[in-house]
Amino acid sequence: MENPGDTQMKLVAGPGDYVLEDVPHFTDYLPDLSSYPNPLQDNPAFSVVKQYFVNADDTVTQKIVVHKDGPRGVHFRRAGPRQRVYFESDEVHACIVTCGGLCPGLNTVIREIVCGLYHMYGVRKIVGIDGGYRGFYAKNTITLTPKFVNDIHKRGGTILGTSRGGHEKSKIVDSIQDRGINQVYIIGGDGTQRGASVIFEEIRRRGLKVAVAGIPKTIDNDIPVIDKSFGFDTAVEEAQRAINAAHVEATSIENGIGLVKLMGRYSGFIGMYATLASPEGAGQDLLSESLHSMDQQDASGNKLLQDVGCGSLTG
Ligand SMILES: Nc1ncnc2c1ncn2[C@@H]1O[C@H](COP(=O)(O)OP(=O)(O)OP(=O)(O)O)[C@@H](O)[C@H]1O
Ligand SMILES: O=P(O)(O)OC[C@H]1O[C@](O)(CO)[C@@H](O)[C@@H]1O
Repeated sequence: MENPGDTQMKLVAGPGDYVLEDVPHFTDYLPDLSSYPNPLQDNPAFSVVKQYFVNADDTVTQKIVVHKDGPRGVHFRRAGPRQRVYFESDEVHACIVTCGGLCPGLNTVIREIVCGLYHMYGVRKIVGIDGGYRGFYAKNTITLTPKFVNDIHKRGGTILGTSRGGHEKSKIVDSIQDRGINQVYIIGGDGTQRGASVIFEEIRRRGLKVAVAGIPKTIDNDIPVIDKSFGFDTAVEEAQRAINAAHVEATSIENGIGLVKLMGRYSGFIGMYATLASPEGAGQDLLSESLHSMDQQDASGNKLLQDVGCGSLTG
């Protein structure tokens, strides 16, 4: 993923050159907002676990290794359930949207959001946005319940549909406002998260109590700080099947060469991991990525790259 941040970064400095790259909070622009005890407190499955809630001041360090005399460096806000929340369960009207390219696991993420909101937080009003950002203003919503999402993790793709382009800030926020939506879960890559930032800025400008949560999606595993992005393992597994098949073909004829084209756009993790993990081991090479642009863009403004990109050569 490239840098998703188009909004101004919220930096908080602390002693020892500690820097917190914070996320915006409701209370930045709605200072008098009421808070409520987290409903998980009354749920026997969670309330018995000591220290279940994340301390509001907990942060996660960007670099694990620091020198004892060096600066403490950049930190990020730690995710997780807080002791107090800013919505009452029956007040929540949540929506989920998926944008950009496909990635294994999208339906699992949708299912977990729906079931988590419903069973853990007692939320009853959850809708899906049909077909990416343009679905906010061009399509009807899809009602989401635990029953509806029960088996979706066994299917590929995204049950909500996805698209590139179509990000029209005012129309999207008008739709959020008109439908009375107050929690927006946005699943997508770097472009999607840039779009989420723009939506949040408009929500803040209008002074709305609407939470925007960005859930990073990249099959390419190109997010720093986290170990692995969802869908990456599946992509590597599937890539090995193609490599193995190409290997059989290539070794069956004289001077045979198998060429496997893998995903990755600007990063070669899938190609590298699939090549390293393939059982036949020796005899494989990674071809360098072809970054020559064809001077054309897709609907989201991404440069179209030449067709043959990062690959694994087997034979
Ligand atoms: N700078 C931006 N401002 C507003 N919206 C954007 C911006 N960049 C991209 N978007 C919107 O985000 C959505 C997804 O973008 P894009 O097609 O680039 O996929 P992505 O999220 O980067 O995922 P992938 O990594 O699969 O390409 C599109 O609807 C696009 O219009
Ligand atoms: O939809 P397109 O243009 O084929 O884009 C596919 C590219 O998007 C990604 O899915 C995400 O960056 C890459 O892995 C892949 O190479």
